[in-house]
Amino acid sequence: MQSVDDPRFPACAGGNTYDVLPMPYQVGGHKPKDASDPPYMLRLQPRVAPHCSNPSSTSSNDATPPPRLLKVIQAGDKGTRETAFYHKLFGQDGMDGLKEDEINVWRSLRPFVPCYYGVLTRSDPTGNPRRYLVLEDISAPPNPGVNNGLSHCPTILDIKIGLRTYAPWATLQKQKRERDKYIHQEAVGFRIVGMRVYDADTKSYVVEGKEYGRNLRPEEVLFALARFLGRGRSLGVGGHARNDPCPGSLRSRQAKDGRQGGESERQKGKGEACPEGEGAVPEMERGEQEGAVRRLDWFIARVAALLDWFQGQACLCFWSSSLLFVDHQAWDRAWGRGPVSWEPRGQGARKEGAPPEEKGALDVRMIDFAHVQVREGGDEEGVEGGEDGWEAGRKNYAQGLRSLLEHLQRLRREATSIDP
Ligand SMILES: Nc1ncnc2c1ncn2[C@@H]1O[C@H](COP(=O)(O)OP(=O)(O)OP(=O)(O)O)[C@@H](O)[C@H]1O
Ligand SMILES: O=P(O)(O)O[C@@H]1[C@H](O)[C@H](O)[C@@H](OP(=O)(O)O)[C@H](OP(=O)(O)O)[C@H]1O
Repeated sequence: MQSVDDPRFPACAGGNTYDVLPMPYQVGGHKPKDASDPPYMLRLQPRVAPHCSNPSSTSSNDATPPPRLLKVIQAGDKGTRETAFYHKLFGQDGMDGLKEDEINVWRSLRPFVPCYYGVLTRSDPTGNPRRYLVLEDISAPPNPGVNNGLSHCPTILDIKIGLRTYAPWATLQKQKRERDKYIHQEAVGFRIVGMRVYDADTKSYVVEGKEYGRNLRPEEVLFALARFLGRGRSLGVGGHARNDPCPGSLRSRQAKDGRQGGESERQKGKGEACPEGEGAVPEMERGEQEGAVRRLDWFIARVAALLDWFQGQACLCFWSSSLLFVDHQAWDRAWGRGPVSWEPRGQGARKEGAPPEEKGALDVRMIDFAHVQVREGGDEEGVEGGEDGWEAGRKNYAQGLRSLLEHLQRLRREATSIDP
């Protein structure tokens, strides 16, 4: 059984034009507990269908529709809340009853959130129906079909925002579970829940799971962000490049705690990945550093724009929501070089040296809305979690986002003050 409940889902009439595949790049979030547990995330990969037009394509020679992400709708209130949020944000009729200024608030949030294409129901291996949100897959190659010769190898970072990561309506047990996850959550204001960094030297990924972020001390967070911005190479900032090549790793922690070094778990996705050997995060060369600073500028501008949007509205609050950062790198197979930024080809308007955003090489979006708090109809109506919860939510998200912005800005200052 496979059906799409929403007519806006971009399928061609008269046939199934997508294959359902494992999601290649899931860095955070729920994962199957064992082989019998069906996947939470899947990729809907289009079959090449020249007669099928791509609604988001800007290029006439790009006939391949982009892949979509299927995210399972979680049981109970979390799934209902997230589905209702996406439906309202992207639904044609979802904004009925909102005032004009509220509609504007919702609409201006859209560029910060993956597009939503409806709900898809499909059978799990035991024949039971499972419902999925169909979302824009922001880790998929932008403009597929025009990049022959480039292998797409995105670097991805998932950051959970907030001084605390539980909603006002969370049970006491849930509050404790969340508080125990990261003792520095309130001080830092966010935590890294996963990271996937493409390593140009080995042409493979270094994967950091949730334990990595939970082990970072506040003074180590900058270095962890620099690993993402530097594509696995050190920007030479944060004071850890030489004496601690991989803060947050099991080995690093054990060394600090005076214990024996542990086994490195590179690429097992267990959160302890760290290249072998001291100084294993190589420092950047000058040209590479300029690219990293340009990427940093782009991300800083986007996070600042999101903070502006958040502070300029009073309709929505986000608990335990993430920002997903993507750096769309590629490996040029023909020339054997990389990583290079993903550049949509065959588009005459693209200039050499244009900033990365013009090339669609970078992305950052909000994800995970299982604990979104919505206020409708102005001040006179109540809000779930109560007034105190609402006020706490505004502070929680804004301060978390501001702290992330300040970390990125500090990274930029430090990166540009280094002697060549
Ligand atoms: N729109 C998207 N495009 C690409 N990848 C995505 C998208 N949404 C989610 N992902 C991937 O899936 C991971 C988990 O996403 P998400 O946080 O939404 O899941 P979750 O199971 O609800 O998380 P949690 O366990 O924190 O509640 C992300 O880290 C990212 O790798
Ligand atoms: O980081 P982990 O260990 O994977 O933990 C999960 C993750 O933090 C989820 O964000 C959380 O769901 P929500 O915050 O969305 O509730 C879930 O909570 P749960 O155990 O209450 O389901 C955790 O199990």
